[in-house]
Amino acid sequence: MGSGASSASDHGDLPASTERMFLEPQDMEDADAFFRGDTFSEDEKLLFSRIVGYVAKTSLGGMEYTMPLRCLQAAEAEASESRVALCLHGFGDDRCMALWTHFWLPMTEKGFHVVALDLPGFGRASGRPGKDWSAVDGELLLRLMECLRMRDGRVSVFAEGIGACAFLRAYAQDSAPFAGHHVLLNVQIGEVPKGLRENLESRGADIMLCGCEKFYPTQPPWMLSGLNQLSQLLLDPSTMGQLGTFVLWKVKNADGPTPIKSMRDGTWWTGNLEKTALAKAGHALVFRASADCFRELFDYVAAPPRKVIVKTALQGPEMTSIETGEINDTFSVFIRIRPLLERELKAGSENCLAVSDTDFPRDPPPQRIVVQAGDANLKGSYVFNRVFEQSMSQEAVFNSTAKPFVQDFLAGTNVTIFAYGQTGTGKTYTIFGPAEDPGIVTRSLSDIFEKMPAGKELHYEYVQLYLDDFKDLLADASGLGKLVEGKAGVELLGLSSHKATSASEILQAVAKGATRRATRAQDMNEVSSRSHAILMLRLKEGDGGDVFSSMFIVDLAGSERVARSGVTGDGFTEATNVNLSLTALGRVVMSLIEADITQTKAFIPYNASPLTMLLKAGLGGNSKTALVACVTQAADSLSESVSTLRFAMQASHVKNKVEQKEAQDRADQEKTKIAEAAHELRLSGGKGSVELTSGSIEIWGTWQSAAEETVILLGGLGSELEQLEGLITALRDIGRQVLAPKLPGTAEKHLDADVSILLELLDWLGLAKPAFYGRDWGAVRAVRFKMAHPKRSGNLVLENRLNKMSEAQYKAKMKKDPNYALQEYMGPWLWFFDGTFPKSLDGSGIGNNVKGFKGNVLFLWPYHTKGRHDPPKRVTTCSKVADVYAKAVKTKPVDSYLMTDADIASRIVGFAE
Ligand SMILES: Nc1ncnc2c1ncn2[C@@H]1O[C@H](COP(=O)(O)OP(=O)(O)OP(=O)(O)O)[C@@H](O)[C@H]1O
Repeated sequence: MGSGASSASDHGDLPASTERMFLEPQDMEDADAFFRGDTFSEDEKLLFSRIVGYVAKTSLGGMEYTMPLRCLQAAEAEASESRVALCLHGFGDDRCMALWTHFWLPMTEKGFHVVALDLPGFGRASGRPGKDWSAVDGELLLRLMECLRMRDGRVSVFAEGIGACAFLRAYAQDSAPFAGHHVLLNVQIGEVPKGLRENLESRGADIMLCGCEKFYPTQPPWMLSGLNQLSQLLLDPSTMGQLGTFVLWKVKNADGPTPIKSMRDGTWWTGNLEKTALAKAGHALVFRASADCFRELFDYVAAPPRKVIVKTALQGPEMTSIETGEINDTFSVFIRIRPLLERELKAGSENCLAVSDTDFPRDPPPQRIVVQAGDANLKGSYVFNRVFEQSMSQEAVFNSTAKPFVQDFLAGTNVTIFAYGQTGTGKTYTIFGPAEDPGIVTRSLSDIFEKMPAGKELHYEYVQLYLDDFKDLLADASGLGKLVEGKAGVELLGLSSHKATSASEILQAVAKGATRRATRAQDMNEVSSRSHAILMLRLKEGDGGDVFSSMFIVDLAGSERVARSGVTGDGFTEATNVNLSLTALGRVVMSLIEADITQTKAFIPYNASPLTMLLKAGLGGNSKTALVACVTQAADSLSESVSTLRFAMQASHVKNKVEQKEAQDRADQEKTKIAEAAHELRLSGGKGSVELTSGSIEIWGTWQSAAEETVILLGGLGSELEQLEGLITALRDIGRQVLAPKLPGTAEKHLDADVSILLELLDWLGLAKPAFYGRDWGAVRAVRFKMAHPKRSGNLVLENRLNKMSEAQYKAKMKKDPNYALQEYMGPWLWFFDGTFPKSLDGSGIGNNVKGFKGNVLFLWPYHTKGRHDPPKRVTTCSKVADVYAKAVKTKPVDSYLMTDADIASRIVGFAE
């Protein structure tokens, strides 16, 4: 805390004054008092010695406001210039700006300036809470940011309670100063401010909404209603997961068992009352977070903003893929309209969906569904493979959707069929149906048993996903292990698998299993499935041999508007959870579309939810997929029906990569042959060596077996493995097997020898096709290897690390060598141009070295000018040079200037998928 006053002039260019707000330096508290209770580590105390204090003054609406402010310059000031962590607290005079103090150290380590503001009404700025500040708090925040010159998308917010409301109100007014990701905790808002959604959409921003288990039940109804509004806005499945996510955790030492299993546990993040002089009352609520929590929050906040794909983030494509003229045989989308129920007829619901055939030259022709609504926002028309009107029978639905898939399944192709839609729209009816008029499952099973080829067996598994927990619906025991990717697609360890001799045997088991499924009566459906249910059929070679193909039939839980369906308590948690998993589904769909539109290998967030992990093959993977989206004709459900139609429209653009059985078998055989020749690698403390014919190779990393997905890291010519240590650790931390060999080459002429050694190393290890990361000259090695042995190299991540530097480092380089500026960006990358500098920056003149290069490349390049980070989208010499080099390997560059090793590790993993 330092001794005595700090003045604005001590503090470089941070504080400033404007006409609307003035900053005055403030005497800081006495250090001993601040550390009373000794809850801070030595590192934190050292950091706090750099705190400077101000009082921000302004007048608004005839009132004078005086707000204490604390600022902390980031430890690595040069890296921090573009980012600010703005900490805001909730109300109560025992909870002022001390709240986030334990976050300040990791914030500065991540390169953020920390600014903590004591807004009026919350803590000691006002003395007492109670007054309604909602008319001014947003404006006060905006004035502060203007005063601190935070006007260009730099500010990430960490806010609690009413502080979060101030942020939401400020953001709804003017989102320009704010960055793309924000963390809000236990928001206490009565009404979601107008403009919030539009601003989030147009800026491609999102919010991580956090809450602790016991917070919600204790809030007054008006606040719960505001919170519902907010969570629905952020988690509305029709927004395809683009606006936010929700994290709930269990309060530590809470009494009694909790019905909620899906949450992070109580040590993930805690809030304790601690003594500190920063609070008026001498004690304050202070947050502490586990290492996992810190990592999760900072990975999220520090990630680049989401790309706004087309027009606005949420719109994505505005037509289904069929309407754009594409034939997408790997992902078919069907709509089923359910007849009006008695409840709806009584309520006088009208028919508002009209269906007609199109003249598209396909047999049967795709159909158009038209939404007839008074509200212009809901009006629209969409073309899908088929639209089943309410009069269509179960048989007709089966014949168009699942029947062709049964053929594919029996011929060795993986297939996925899933029903999606608002709660009560007929998903369970479509998938299972009543005994007297059965649905897709019964009809598929009859077909399968009728046509099953000789020598094959059918095995089945039935699993429920409820609140992120899997449950075996065919066994009493619980405790299922993690999801793994086997030959047959995704498998769940510990799940009971049963050999079937007849369709009726499976149906009986499934009926029994259905009684174990989590359901709840609510206003929209008397027996609502609150869980996702997945029936997995596996066709195997005789006598329990290998899996030939898999068929997943999925009855998703319904999305719901909590306010409408009238759920509270656990029901609210369930609904939030269901919506969260469906938004994760949407996010995967949008990422797949983005990757397709931009022709890049974008990170696909499959691991955001167990649901998307389980359905990975069906969404962009090795499976043919049919989505049956269920809607109702009822006018009072129109906005939900439109959400479902829009989801279906987006999903129609997903392209799966269905592998032909023979090709897949050949690849598997090849892989097995390589694996059989493997040696055992022993690493001690993450280090070891391998004896190859060419000599001994030093190797660092982690190793379990050749069956694990592996990333090979390649450093530069003669560089030491220490330089890759950060990335090795970051990859290890996210559970990826990683190996960094020290190749002996010290000059370009050794390139081919290094490539041969690498191939021998992969053979020795039994690695068939690992992913590669190459840094600087290591990138050249990776490209050369990929060109020489395309079948032995997975995707490539190439990074220019050599030119990543701060302003100070740049100046130092220039001082040492005044010609440095001219040599920038040359180095190893010139190899792409056969060693000469590119003659122009239009991408022509690519050399023989990379001619004919094929493969997926993620190209990381630090965008800066003289060590200062370039603003996004600005065209600079740096960005032009990056474009040229990236073009040589047929991709577009990605700005890596602000990326940490953890960021790069998660990019590598996403890209390796
Ligand atoms: N095509 C249909 N014909 C006749 N009745 C139907 C049809 N589709 C659904 N229903 C009836 O509508 C009600 C709701 O259907 P269902 O339980 O299948 O909805 P759901 O989408 O699975 O709901 P949830 O997501 O809440 O589980 C049930 O009473 C069901 O019998």
